[in-house]
Amino acid sequence: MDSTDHFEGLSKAIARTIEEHISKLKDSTGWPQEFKHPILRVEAFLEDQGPDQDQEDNPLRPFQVASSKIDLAPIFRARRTRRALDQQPDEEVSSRSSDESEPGSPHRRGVGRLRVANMHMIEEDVTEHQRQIATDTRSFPKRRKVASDKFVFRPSTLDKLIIGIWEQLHGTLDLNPQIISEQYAITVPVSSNVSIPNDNTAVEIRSTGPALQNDAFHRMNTLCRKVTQASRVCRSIEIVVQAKWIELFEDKIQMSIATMPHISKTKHHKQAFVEACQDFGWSEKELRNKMAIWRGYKEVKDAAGWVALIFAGMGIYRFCKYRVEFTKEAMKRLRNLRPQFEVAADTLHPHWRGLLTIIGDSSKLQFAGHPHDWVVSEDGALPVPLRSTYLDRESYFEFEQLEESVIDEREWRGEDPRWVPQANAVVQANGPGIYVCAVCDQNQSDEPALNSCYCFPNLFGCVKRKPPPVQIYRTNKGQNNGLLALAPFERGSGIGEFVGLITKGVRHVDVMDSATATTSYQIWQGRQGNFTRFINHSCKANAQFSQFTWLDTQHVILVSKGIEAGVEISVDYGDRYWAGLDKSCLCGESCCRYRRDRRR
Ligand SMILES: C[S@@+](CC[C@H](N)C(=O)[O-])C[C@H]1O[C@@H](n2cnc3c(N)ncnc32)[C@H](O)[C@@H]1O
Repeated sequence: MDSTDHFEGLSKAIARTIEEHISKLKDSTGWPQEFKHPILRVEAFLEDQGPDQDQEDNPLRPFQVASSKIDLAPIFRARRTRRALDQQPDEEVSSRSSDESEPGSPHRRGVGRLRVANMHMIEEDVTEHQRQIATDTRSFPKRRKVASDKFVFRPSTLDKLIIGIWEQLHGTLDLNPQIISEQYAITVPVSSNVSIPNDNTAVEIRSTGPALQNDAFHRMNTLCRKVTQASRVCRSIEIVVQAKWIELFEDKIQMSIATMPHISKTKHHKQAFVEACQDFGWSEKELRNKMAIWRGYKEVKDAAGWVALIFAGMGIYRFCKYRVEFTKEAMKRLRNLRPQFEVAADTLHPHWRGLLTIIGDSSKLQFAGHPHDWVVSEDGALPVPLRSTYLDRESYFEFEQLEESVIDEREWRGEDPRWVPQANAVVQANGPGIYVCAVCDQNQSDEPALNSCYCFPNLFGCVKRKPPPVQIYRTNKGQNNGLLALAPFERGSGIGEFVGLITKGVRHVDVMDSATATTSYQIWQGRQGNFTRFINHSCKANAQFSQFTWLDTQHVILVSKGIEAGVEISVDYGDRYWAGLDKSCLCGESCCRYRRDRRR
């Protein structure tokens, strides 16, 4: 028999006593009012004080004997309503209450409730719930305004260059050489009679009526996007060719020295230089200035590869012009990043190597498949296939990369347990088919023009989702793989959705527990999912899993608490995950709560 069986019922007894006590409290105004759905988490541990009362290091590990959550939302709501009743005319309150009695109708912010406090406990058995990660019941981390007198971290030009490369790699830019040839057919007159290509053919539009003007605007957007893309592609080719030119210039001097060793190196250099000035039609000064920057491009290429030049954007010019950070350390950092850049480029921009054919390089991809099918290293080692990193513990390891969760039909039979219908009041006020965000009260729509909810704009409602700048990497703390933030994530921003198999009844393996007001379900990532599958636990986490409802469906999303570029993304799995688990936490934080050797 498990030792926790001795304490069976203790969770219930403790929670019931506290519940009774809270419901008798006359006033709850002292409680923090900002919580949207307050839950009181109650945990009890048995520990040995030892012979010495002041002894700091308790020799025995505290033993968890009870764990419960008490839902405070109903009592808070009832109190708020009672206060509102004292202040509002009767009809107003009763009209609001009509939809509130609907069982299971999700509560909405700012709508009073007349239901009598009906607190329910979510019971937990600490041994049965091992390895179950829960969403964070606290509200999302909010964006923070930085006070002007506070110290603000300013990235170095090298940091800016690297972040710029990661952002371009994870942006919508299509680095396909074909884009340039497509643009040669374009003619754009400046008058109101605009001739804009309609995909393959140029079509003339007279911008007279509003409908035509709208059409012209839309097509002008397309044209502008294509031309911007084409010019970005040209810019990348320009930098690559200039770096290659430096290479050939140096080779030419070496060859001249080899054939005419009696002439000094300076003379060989001068001869090649003057020859180049004639071919370019530039003065010596002009060429010298340009060469200084092109040399920088070549040095960046020698360290981080052509990929860095192609995806660097404008930041590289500044980096090479001022040269303040052309140090050994900087070049080592770039060298270590090269394989990571190449994995992202090959998997997200499979045409990029086509740009290298202009300098005679191969266009063959090195890393095929999904960006998260590869595990990278921070020390510059070659990336390895994801599967290979699990074979020593699981010879049949398979992982299918998913964009969206899939429902386990055997468990849910065509239903989606994440369904959260709109409250009757919302349907009555707006009509059916209108979705209102429970956090910001704004309309939600997958159609950007109709959407006004900007809670997580990079995940829901705005433009197409971009791949988040993250990679699976080999950790050096013994947790196998982890998730690396390549670019910074602002506090409060959504990094991605926790995607996997929507199921139930999974036990004793890592699984996400989640629930709507009426249904509990699990998201299991054992065989399929996305990058959130690789997030490790930290006792000082820089992200959290939160629930968010989009268009009547609950989603679990990973929200940043403020993450810098180049650090591991972590969440706090919570006490339920670790309770009774025969595992020690390897997060390495000084505040670590689950390191076993420290507790013994
Ligand atoms: C969701 S996975 C995270 C990715 C995992 N590291 C991997 O390589 O697949 C959770 C597993 O990672 C390991 N893990 C995560 N955080 C840990 C920590 N702080 N200490 C020890 N192991 C951890 C545990 O083995 C846990 O079962």
